Amino acid sequence: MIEAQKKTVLIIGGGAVGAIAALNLEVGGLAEVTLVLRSNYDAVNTHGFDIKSCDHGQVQGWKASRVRNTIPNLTTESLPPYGYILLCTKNIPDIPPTPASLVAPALPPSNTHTVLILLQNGLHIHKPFLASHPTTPVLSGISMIGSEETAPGKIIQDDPDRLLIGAFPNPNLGEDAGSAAAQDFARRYSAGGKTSCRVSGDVLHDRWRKLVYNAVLNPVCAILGLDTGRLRLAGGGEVVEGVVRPAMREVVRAAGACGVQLEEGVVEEMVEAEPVESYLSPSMLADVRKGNFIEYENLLGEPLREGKEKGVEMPTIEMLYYMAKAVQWRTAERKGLVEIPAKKV
Ligand SMILES: NC(=O)C1=CN([C@@H]2O[C@H](COP(=O)(O)OP(=O)(O)OC[C@H]3O[C@@H](n4cnc5c(N)ncnc54)[C@H](OP(=O)(O)O)[C@@H]3O)[C@@H](O)[C@H]2O)C=CC1
Ligand SMILES: CC(C)(CO)C(=O)C(=O)O
Repeated sequence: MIEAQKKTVLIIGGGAVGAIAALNLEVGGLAEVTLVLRSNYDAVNTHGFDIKSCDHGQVQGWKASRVRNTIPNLTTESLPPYGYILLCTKNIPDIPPTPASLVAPALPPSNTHTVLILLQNGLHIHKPFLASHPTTPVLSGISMIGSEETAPGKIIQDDPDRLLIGAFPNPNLGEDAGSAAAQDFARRYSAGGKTSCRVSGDVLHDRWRKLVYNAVLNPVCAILGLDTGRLRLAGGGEVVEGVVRPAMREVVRAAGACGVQLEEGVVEEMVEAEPVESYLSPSMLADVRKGNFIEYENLLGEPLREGKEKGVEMPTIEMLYYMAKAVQWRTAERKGLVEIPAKKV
C-alpha cells in the first residue's frame, strides 16, 4: 500500500525527459513512480541512473520506486489503475507502435480513472486518444528543459525544467475534470522545490508557441548537424537571418491563421532561448546522432498542414519538412527497413 497522499504514476520512456520527470516526482514525495525503460533497462536496473542536473546536482545510482522493461498489463497482471500515466517517449506517428497502442495495456479504452499526460513536443498529439480513449482526461505537458541521455542511464540536464501543464480539449468531458487534474499534477511535480511547474489554461497557445522553436531549430540543427550555439555563429549569423528567422515567422503566421496570436518578440525570444555558449543540441539532433527516428511529423508536418490549409505561405517550413522526411528515410534504410534497387554497374 502506498501512503494515502501519494499517487501512483506510470512513466513510459525513461530517457532525457522521463528520467528527470521521475526524479522530480519522487523527490517531491507525493508520487510513487513506475518507470518503463527499453534500451537502458539493463544499465538502470543494475546501476541506477547517473544524473548530472542543473536542478538536482549530481545524483548517482538513482532508481525510481519500480523499474520495468514492459508496459504493465492491468488485466493479466491484476494491477489497479495508475493515478497518472506520463508518456515520455518520442512521439513518431509514422513509425509503429502508435502512442495509443503503446499505452493500451495500462489504459483500457473505457478508462475514466487514470489521467494521461503527454510530456512530448508537437501539435495535435492528443487527437488519436480522442478516438482510442474518448473518456480519458488527457493533459498537455510542455517542457522547456535541456536534457540528454548521453549513454544508457547517463543523463545530463543543463537547462532547468520548466513545465507547463494544461488540459487538452475533450468534447466528451467537462472542462473541470482536466483542469483539476492539471492542478493536482502540478502540485505533485513541484513538491520537491527543484522545478517550476505551472498550470496553463490555453494548451493550444502553449504548443504553437513552443513550435516556433521546435519546428525550426530542431530540424535545422538535425539536418546540419550543428547545435544551436554553432548554428547562431555559422556564417557570422547569416544562417539565422536567412533560414531560422524566416521559418519562425512562418510558424507565427500559421498560428495566427489558426486563431492563436503569439506575442511580438516571440521569434527573438526563441532564437535567443539559450545563450550561444550553451551549445544546446535539440532533441532531434540528439536522435540523428544516435541513429534514431525523428519527430518530424508532429513538429513540422502538423503546423505545415494547418498553415497551408488556412492559406499561409510556408516555403521555408515546407522545405525543412521534406528534408526531414529524407532524414527519416535515410534512418529507415540504415535500419534495413527499406529496399532500394541495386546499383547499376
Ligand atoms: N530532450 C529534451 O531536452 C526535450 C525533449 N522534449 C520532448 O520530450 C519527449 C521525450 O524526449 P526525450 O526524453 O528527449 O527522448 P529520449 O529519446 O531521450 O527518451 C525517450 C525514451 O523513450 C523510450 N521508448 C521509446 N519507445 C518505447 C517503448 N515502446 N517502450 C518503452 N520505452 C520506449 C526510449 O527508449 P530507447 O532508448 O530504447 O529508444 C527512450 O529511453 C519528446 O517528445 C521530445 O520532443 C521536450 C523538451 C525538451
Ligand atoms: C529545445 C528544447 C530543449 C527546449 O526545451 C526542446 O524542446 C528539444 O530539444 O526538443
